[in-house]
Amino acid sequence: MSICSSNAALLQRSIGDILRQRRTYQNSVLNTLTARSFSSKEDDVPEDGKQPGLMSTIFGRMRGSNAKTESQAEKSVAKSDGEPSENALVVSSPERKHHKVYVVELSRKPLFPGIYTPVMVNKNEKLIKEIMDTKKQGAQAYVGAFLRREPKDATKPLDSTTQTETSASSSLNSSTIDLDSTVDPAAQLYEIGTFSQVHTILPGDSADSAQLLLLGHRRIRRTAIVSADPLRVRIEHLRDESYSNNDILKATSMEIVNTMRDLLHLNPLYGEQFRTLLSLSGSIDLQDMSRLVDAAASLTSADDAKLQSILEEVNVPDRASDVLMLLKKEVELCKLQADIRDQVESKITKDQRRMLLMEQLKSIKKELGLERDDKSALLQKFQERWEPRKALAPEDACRVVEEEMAKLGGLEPSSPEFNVTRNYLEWLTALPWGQHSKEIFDVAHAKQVLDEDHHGLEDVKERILEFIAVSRLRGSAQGKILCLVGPPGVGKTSIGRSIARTLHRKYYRFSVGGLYDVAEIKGHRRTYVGAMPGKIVQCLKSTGTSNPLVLIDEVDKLGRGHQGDPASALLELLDPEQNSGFVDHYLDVPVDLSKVLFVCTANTLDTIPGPLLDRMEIIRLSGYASDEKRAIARRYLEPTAALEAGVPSGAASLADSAMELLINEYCREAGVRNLKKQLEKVYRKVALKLVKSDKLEITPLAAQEDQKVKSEEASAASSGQDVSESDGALPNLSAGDSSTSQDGQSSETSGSAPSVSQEAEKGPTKKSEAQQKVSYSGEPLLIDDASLKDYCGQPPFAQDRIYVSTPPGVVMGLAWTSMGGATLYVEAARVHESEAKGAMTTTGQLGDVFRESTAIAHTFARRFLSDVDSENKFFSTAAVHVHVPAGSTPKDGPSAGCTIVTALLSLALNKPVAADLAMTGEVTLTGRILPIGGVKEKVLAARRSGVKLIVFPEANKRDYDELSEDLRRDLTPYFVSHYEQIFKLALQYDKN
Ligand SMILES: Nc1ncnc2c1ncn2[C@@H]1O[C@H](COP(=O)(O)OP(=O)(O)OP(=O)(O)O)[C@@H](O)[C@H]1O
Repeated sequence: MSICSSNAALLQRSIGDILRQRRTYQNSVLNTLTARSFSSKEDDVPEDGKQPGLMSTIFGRMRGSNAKTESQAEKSVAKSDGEPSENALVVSSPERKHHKVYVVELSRKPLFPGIYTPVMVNKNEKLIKEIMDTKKQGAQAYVGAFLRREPKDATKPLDSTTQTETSASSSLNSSTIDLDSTVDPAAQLYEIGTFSQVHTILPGDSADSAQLLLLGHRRIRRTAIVSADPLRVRIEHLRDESYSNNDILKATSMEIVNTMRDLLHLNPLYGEQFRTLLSLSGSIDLQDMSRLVDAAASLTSADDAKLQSILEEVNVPDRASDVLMLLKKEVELCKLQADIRDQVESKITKDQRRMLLMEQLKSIKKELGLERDDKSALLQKFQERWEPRKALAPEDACRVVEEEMAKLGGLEPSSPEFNVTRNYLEWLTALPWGQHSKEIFDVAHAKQVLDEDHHGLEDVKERILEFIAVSRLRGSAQGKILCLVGPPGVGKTSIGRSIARTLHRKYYRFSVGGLYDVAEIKGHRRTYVGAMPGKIVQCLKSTGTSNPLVLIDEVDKLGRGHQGDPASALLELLDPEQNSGFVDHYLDVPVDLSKVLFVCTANTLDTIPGPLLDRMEIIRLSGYASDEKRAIARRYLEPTAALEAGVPSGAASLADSAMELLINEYCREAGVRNLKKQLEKVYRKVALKLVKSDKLEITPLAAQEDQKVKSEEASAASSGQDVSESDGALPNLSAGDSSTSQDGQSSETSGSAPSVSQEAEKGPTKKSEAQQKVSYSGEPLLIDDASLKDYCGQPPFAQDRIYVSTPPGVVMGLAWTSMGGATLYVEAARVHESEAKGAMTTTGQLGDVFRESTAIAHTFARRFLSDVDSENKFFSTAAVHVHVPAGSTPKDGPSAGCTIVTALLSLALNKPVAADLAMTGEVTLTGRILPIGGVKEKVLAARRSGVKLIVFPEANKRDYDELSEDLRRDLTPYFVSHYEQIFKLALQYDKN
């Protein structure tokens, strides 16, 4: 048998007539209840403080007017048993008459006494027939409604009491089935159920199904099975245990009523349930605690097992407190539900309100003629933008723009294609087709600008002036790609910016270091979502001219992608032969880049692809000597650092000795970036000291003074000194820029983030100056060599000189890296008691070429030793180990050849090399010394390490002679063509 509860609709249908009869009255009751529940607390609690006033009144009214008490119901039994009445809702049934009942299975929720529930009976034709027959005879039909157990409890064996009763009853009735039998047809049902009256039976779709409307009467326990099909059981009627109506119980009942009222207030759905309950039950007697508790339990949504345990509870006070707990939980659940509902509703209302307002705004604007619809406004914007550009734009671009505008006109604004076309037109109409900034090829002006911006770099400046002179004669500066090569921090990027200033071109910088995606240069195809043009088209848009100076930084660190080769894309971009018709993937229209001046920067030429290098004009920048660093620091870096830290002029200064120490002990690298950082650090600390002292006076600028500064700034900006681009670039405040202002052109534009930060180097200070005036009345702070470490910490470990005097087997060499020149040591040691005689091991992250040089040096040293000292059998008897510190730095190149030979011979002869001697030069197997690169860098490195004697290949004499007098001062160079000369200098010094 399968029986299930149907939904509320079914319930309503089957009891519609009963509801109609009572609707009016219950509505008035509920209205009273709801009105009271919305009223203030004072209203709810009577003046004497006794809570139950309200509910007693309500239920009292209900009881008085409509409800039938149990005794009244009992009175109607006799009548109903014989003569059923339509209005007799609760029909009492004498217990003695009903010891056996047919079982109706409840699939969810037990049925509580006094409560109606609809039940669907399926596949149980016999049961339906029995009930129908009883009804037809005009008698009331009663059944036992038992809840089906959860599957896990279903197999629970009958408890011993039941079994005992069963065996006892079996003797009374021979037709009773013994529950000890292995098959128990009621095993899946709980033992305690409800004796119920079948109020209505509606036939179902088939003969074996029907809908029943059951009304619970009282609790029963099944004791034995009478028949299996239809299932009929013997029952005993359960009565509540007697209880005294004490204060606790009263309070509990009041709380139950209050909680029910809360539920009603929180969730209208409970109102509906409650209404149904009242409609069907007629009344809930507040004095009848058992009924009240059962009614309350039937309202909750607790799980079946919990409700069943309440049904099984015959102790009314215990049942009441359990039910109260369930009701409280229900209230919490309702509150949570209300919170969630509120959140969702408020969000929806907000969105709807916004949408509504937007729509209203749109229609108001339209009405007032302030805005036409999006599409026509957009088309007009493009048209206005394109009109002035049209005349100078190439034919292809004109055709494409017109086609795209026509296409846009026919597209739905909500379609994805609309946005693609719109973005495309945004780019096409924003490019500076054929618009140029006026160039100045004035050599005197260029020299002045270059000198203002940079100290020294004479040869570099000379090359730039030559370039400008040629451009002047040819009438244009195109056709050349300049490449500035040198160690970091020597001013390559800032020279690039100065060139833009001298030529009066707009400036755009982007870095290609680590770039591996061709799309960065050539753009994405328009078919991709979020497609963008490449960097160069972005540059044209942001500079607004077709002839900017584009600085391509870190061109030696160009990555290599798996999809396309960025170097080839860069070549196409830079090559003057090809770039007049450069086609960006996104634009798909040729763009003329022949007027763009490209300047690249690199630390080394080795990694620049050959074809690219071929098209570049290389300008080398070497590292700075101490004197140059000092001059740069004094003239540029120190004033800038003080200004940026907000230190008033004259409040602090760095003594010469401190500057010397800073340059020689803290900032030994080739460039001046680290020196700049250290000076900034010093002045930041100075700023802190000044602020801590009480000698500082900070006065905000007076309004008119402020105004004056602002107007000065404004005039400076209009004359090109202070350019702030719409793309977020910060203003550039390079000193002495006034000469670039003649035609009101701004000379610099920044388009990429790194350049923004560089532009910002000098920018913010002027603004902070404009807001307040800072004056210092104390003694000026003088930072000398003794106090320098308070500002910069201890000098970093001087790696260049790890030996004060070199032991036998150790020789100082000179190296050249992309970071500038450096001194390095070659160490050779005998491997103690080694079996491998004459072998050599090398360590120190040596590259292939370096390792080959050590092999050559070893072979040559063996032969040379036998020539100079035939008795010495060192190389044939001992294994040697050659190491080049520092072990973590990769080293390569052939120029350490002569240094390795000298280290091996020094070890073999057990004689240290002459003090203060450093050497560089490639050695061949026959001992010839070949030229090397980076002479200037190596000389600088030797000077930094305090070396006095340098050995250079003869072929490098020319390079050395070209060095400035300052660099060569205090150095003794030896130019050698064969190793023998080095041997004499390094190891036979006492013979001279
Ligand atoms: N000769 C110089 N005169 C004045 N300032 C200089 C000079 N050389 C470098 N500087 C300053 O040093 C700082 C670092 O220079 P820059 O950024 O141009 O170095 P870079 O050679 O481009 O380095 P990288 O290779 O790391 O990009 C800048 O503030 C620059 O103004």
